[in-house]
Amino acid sequence: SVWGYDSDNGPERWHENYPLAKGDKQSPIEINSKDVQHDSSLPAWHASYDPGAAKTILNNGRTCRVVFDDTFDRSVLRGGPLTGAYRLRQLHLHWGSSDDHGSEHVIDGVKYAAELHMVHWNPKHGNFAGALKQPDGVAVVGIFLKVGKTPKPEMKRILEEIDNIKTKGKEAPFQHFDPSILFPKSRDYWTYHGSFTTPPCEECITWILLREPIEVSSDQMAKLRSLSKNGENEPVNPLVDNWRPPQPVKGRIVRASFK
Ligand SMILES: NS(=O)(=O)c1nccs1
Ligand SMILES: [Zn+2]
Repeated sequence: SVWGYDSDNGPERWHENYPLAKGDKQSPIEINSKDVQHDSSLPAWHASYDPGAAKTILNNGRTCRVVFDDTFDRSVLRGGPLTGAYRLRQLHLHWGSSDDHGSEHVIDGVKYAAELHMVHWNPKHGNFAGALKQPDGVAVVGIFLKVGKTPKPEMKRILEEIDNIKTKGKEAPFQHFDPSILFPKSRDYWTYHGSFTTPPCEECITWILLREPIEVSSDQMAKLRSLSKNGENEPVNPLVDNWRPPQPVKGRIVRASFK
């Protein structure tokens, strides 16, 4: 059966059809501050996104994804650990069945309610498919979502669309959206080399994980959990717990831009 997050097709079995899943540079990982190397030479990262590049929002049965026009250098990420400008292609989220878990990366034992990924690719490799085969092919900015009392209003725009994409395969226009409004105040980040957290789990990603989580309300998390894995007119199967657990670090170095 197609891969997913259930007991019969979940992360423990992905390697049966996707051998890369057992590689030695897999993501996510657990980050322990005591093992992190502060690198004072790490530059700041910069995103310059064109709100006009946002196109659609869709439920693909595994996550809620916003897709951007990446046919030219319209919305790009540069700096930080990256060389050159990486094009924004899509953003999506991973979340739990309750507020106490849901993120993929775990920070000093802390699991956040959700984790938002902004996926960019290196145009020097021609196209996204080509970039997947390169160690410097893809850059993902990860933002942690923490349940709190002062929810970030910028998440509202995405959550307002949920009602239009309740079931698998549903898509709706999603335009005039600049995802940089989702960034927290601090630019502090961790970076390490890893993989896609979903099959085929290619090891082509420079991860840039923001230290400061953004806040969402418990109601906003409930909204996200109202998405369904199933298609219209199929038995309801809630889209929750679409996260891969931490994978072996295997000696990799995680660098921090901050002390
Ligand atoms: N969760 S992730 O950002 O590693 C990703 N998987 C597939 C496309 S982007
Ligand atoms: Zn992801």
